[in-house]
Amino acid sequence: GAKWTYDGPQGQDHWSERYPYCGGALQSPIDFKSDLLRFDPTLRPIEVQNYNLSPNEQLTLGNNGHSVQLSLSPMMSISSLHNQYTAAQLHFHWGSASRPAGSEHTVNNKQYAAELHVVHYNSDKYPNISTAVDKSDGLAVLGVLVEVGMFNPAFEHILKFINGIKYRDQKVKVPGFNIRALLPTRLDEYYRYDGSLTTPPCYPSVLWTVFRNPITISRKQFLSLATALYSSNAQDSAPMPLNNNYRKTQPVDSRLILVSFKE
Ligand SMILES: NS(=O)(=O)c1c(F)c(F)c(S(=O)(=O)CCO)c(N[C@H]2CCCc3ccccc32)c1F
Ligand SMILES: [Zn+2]
Repeated sequence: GAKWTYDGPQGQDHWSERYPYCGGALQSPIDFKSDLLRFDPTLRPIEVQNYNLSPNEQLTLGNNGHSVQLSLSPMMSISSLHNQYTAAQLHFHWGSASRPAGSEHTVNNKQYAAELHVVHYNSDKYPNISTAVDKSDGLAVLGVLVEVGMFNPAFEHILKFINGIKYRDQKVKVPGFNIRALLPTRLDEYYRYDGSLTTPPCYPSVLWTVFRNPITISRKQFLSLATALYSSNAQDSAPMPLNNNYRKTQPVDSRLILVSFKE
């Protein structure tokens, strides 16, 4: 991947020097501040298709130096939006062992331990994610807030392989599992707004849906995620831990933040 980081000389305060959109409008993530929310009765429950992958399906789990990412089956999609959005990959953002606060979106400035993003592209209009990634109607990302609490069995389908991708550009094949189990129970309660990729090149191309209800993972599971990975590659003499890989919240400006739920 490119040479940007979350901190330091190539950190997020410098992204716009090399990636102009990062300093532009419609940036993500944002804070969901109560008095900016507007209930929209037309927001329908999110419906996903084919998220229950067979264990015979092989997925690629990788460390791309910025996150842990899992490739997804092109059979997976969101069917409840105006266009069909086909799944491409999922990845996480998290804090660190000493500070379990690494979500990108925040709720009244409360930052959760981590955040899961399931990235989809508009397959009605574009042949693949590379052509969709810089189009205003190109992407739809499902965001799930993650807090430390009960053990999460679904999360183990990823965590149990994490020591195979400790270093940048390492990849392993993992069996498919029910990706729906990584989402909260209720897909009818969510925040909705127009935003961007939260990493360079920060294209303003994302229809964001962030579910109201967090999922939980245990403290042990969180520590495993927060301490297992490095953003440097295996042969680097100075290993760089991969953590705090979240972008700070961005100005909402005149954007509407819609919610599918009351109170
Ligand atoms: N938070 S976020 O905005 O959802 C988000 C990330 F934070 C994130 F790290 C990634 S990345 O892992 O690809 C590393 C940097 O692009 C992505 N990739 C997306 C958009 C870029 C092109 C592409 C191509 C194939 C599959 C996924 C993607 C990303 F969308
Ligand atoms: Zn993300």
